[in-house]
Amino acid sequence: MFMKCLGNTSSSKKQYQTVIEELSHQFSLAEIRKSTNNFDRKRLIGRGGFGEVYKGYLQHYAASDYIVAVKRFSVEHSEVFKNEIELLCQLRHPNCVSLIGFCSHKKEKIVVYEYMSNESLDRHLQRGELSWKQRLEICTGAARGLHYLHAGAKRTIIHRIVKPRTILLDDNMHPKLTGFCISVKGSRLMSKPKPIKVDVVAGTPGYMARELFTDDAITDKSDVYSFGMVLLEVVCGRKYITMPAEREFLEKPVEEKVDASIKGKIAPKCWEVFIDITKRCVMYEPDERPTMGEVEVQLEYALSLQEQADTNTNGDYTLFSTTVIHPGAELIDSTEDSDTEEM
Ligand SMILES: Nc1ncnc2c1ncn2[C@@H]1O[C@H](COP(=O)(O)OP(=O)(O)OP(=O)(O)O)[C@@H](O)[C@H]1O
Repeated sequence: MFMKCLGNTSSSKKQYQTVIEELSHQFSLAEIRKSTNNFDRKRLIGRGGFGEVYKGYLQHYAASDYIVAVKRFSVEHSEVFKNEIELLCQLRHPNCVSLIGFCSHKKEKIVVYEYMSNESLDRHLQRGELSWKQRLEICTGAARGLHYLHAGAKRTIIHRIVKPRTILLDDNMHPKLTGFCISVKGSRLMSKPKPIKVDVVAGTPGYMARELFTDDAITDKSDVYSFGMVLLEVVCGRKYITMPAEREFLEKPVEEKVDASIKGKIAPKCWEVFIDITKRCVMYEPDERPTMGEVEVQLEYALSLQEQADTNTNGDYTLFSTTVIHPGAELIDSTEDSDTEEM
């Protein structure tokens, strides 16, 4: 479909080209080079599985420069480049990173996104610098973005690499989902999203639902599982399932594994709602997991309970240790043995 949009031989190709051009801007390589000072290493802000990301400065008519993120895909990943633009140019949501444009010049495949100045969620978790309320707000926003992908666009979109690293934070610490390179689009939206056939197992070990290793079709519920793993990481301040799995860690109640920097800050009523929805997200059976719509609502509710509790106390709370979340041994074994590509 994307190839059609870049081609210029038939009238239908020309028509599609117009649609894509209306939805996103095509930059010349010269413009991209200028914006990144010719891919200056000092402008490099990150490196992912598909290429390098640079900070770029673009001019907007007479106004001063504005900052963008410029992802330069490595040559072997031009297929995922097409996929990412095709999806992103049709998405509009405050919790999904915006596409500014793209550049396709011979072997150079480049995507230009809005710049997210506050890095990814995983970096903040590693530094233990987010309050509990900030963590809840970020999770609620990310849930909204994922709900939109599953049920708010014309077709269901399954993200496939939901993890703290693909949740970026803007100037105001508002979260936006990124990393749509291997996302898939399903049929037109129905009351229940239909499974989407995929050719390869893909994702990041530690966040992948067990059915991804056995089924050739995926559903929104595998993203829900990954989101549940994100919720656990947000509470514990570390990856919940590591490779190899630390069974001793998994067998301890979650309440005993709460990140030291937020210990005593979680109101019991908020926790009850939060941990209940988290447990349901990581259920073994996909059908038993909630939709992202439910997750969003429950996280909003948990946040309101936390705010109510904080107005009445000085914020020194105790949680009782009762919740053991130990995703099935089969799941851990299958992810340990798999040769899944890490994204
Ligand atoms: N829009 C953006 N604004 C600011 N920084 C960004 C943006 N997009 C990506 N980055 C930075 O570049 C890094 C690499 O991003 P990229 O999307 O290539 O891979 P990733 O999602 O981190 O990992 P992977 O591709 O392996 O799943 C990110 O971790 C982030 O620090």
